[in-house]
Amino acid sequence: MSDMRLIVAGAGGRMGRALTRAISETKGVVLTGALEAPGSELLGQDAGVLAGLPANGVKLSADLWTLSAGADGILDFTVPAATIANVAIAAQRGIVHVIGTTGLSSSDNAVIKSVTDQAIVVKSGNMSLGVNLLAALTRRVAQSLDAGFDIEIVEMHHRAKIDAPSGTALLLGEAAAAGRKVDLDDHSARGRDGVTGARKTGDIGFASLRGGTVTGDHSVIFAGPYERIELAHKAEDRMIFAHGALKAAQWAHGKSPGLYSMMDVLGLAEF
Ligand SMILES: NC(=O)C1=CN([C@@H]2O[C@H](COP(=O)(O)OP(=O)(O)OC[C@H]3O[C@@H](n4cnc5c(N)ncnc54)[C@H](OP(=O)(O)O)[C@@H]3O)[C@@H](O)[C@H]2O)C=CC1
Ligand SMILES: O=C(O)C1=N[C@H](C(=O)O)C[C@H](O)C1
Repeated sequence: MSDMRLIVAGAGGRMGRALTRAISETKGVVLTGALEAPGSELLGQDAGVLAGLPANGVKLSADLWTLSAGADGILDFTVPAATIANVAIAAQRGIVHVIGTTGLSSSDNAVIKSVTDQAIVVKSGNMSLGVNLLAALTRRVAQSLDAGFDIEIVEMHHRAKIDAPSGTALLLGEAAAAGRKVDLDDHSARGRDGVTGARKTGDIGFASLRGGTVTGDHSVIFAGPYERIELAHKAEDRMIFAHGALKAAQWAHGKSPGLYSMMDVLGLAEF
């Protein structure tokens, strides 16, 4: 079978460069396009060189329609507005769209859902094996404990991250809510400040820390009377997300249109 032809969106970004490196070291995939923002000073530069590799001849472009003509998939770790624009093109082309972008609003998520009758989308706030296993464990623990155990999700990321809570924190919150059979939107406590009043029983709390170069730390704390259970994951290198995204693209290649998650890719949906 021929190699899966992939476009990296946000090729000049932190994840974009990691994805270019991951593609170069993975069998069965090849980089055929590199997308950057219109007006970016990186347009025209070589994606390999930007990723710290030898030149690979793939120049950064802002024209996804042209790039996608000969592609099988797009790996998209950009910003919500770009991802929403890319969704329409990927759907029209019928190519796999792996979405790692976080900070998507509920209306962004509705747009993504609306194209999945013709698009093959794998979307997750975190593409690593470890975090998806953590999510499965969180769901199981939340199912076993009653609301006498307060659930708090704490995350820390590098100083350049622009959204909070992280996509991973929200994914873990969804897992905890699923374990408790409640809707996260009705039970989340975000951004406490000032005289907040006592904690509401059943809330799932979120706290975000930013600083330095932290790749991504997440903890789920189950705080009960006189005891606490803590589940945690610490990402040490962005390559775990990049390799996860490639696994997702290869898994989705040839699948029916639909909206899939990393739990589907990793076989953890029924864990
Ligand atoms: N799901 C997961 O496993 C992971 C998700 N992420 C998420 O991925 C996203 C990117 O993270 P990161 O790489 O650190 O961020 P960066 O800011 O380093 O990279 C984003 C890149 O996207 C580019 N971009 C902006 N607009 C467009 C556009 N219209 N078309 C193409 N490219 C565009 C930016 O260009 P410019 O700088 O010129 O604006 C930038 O190069 C974030 O939402 C982050 O939370 C990150 C790691 C793992
Ligand atoms: O912006 C990042 O860096 C990361 N973003 C994702 C998130 O929002 O959870 C995944 C990872 O934690 C790194």
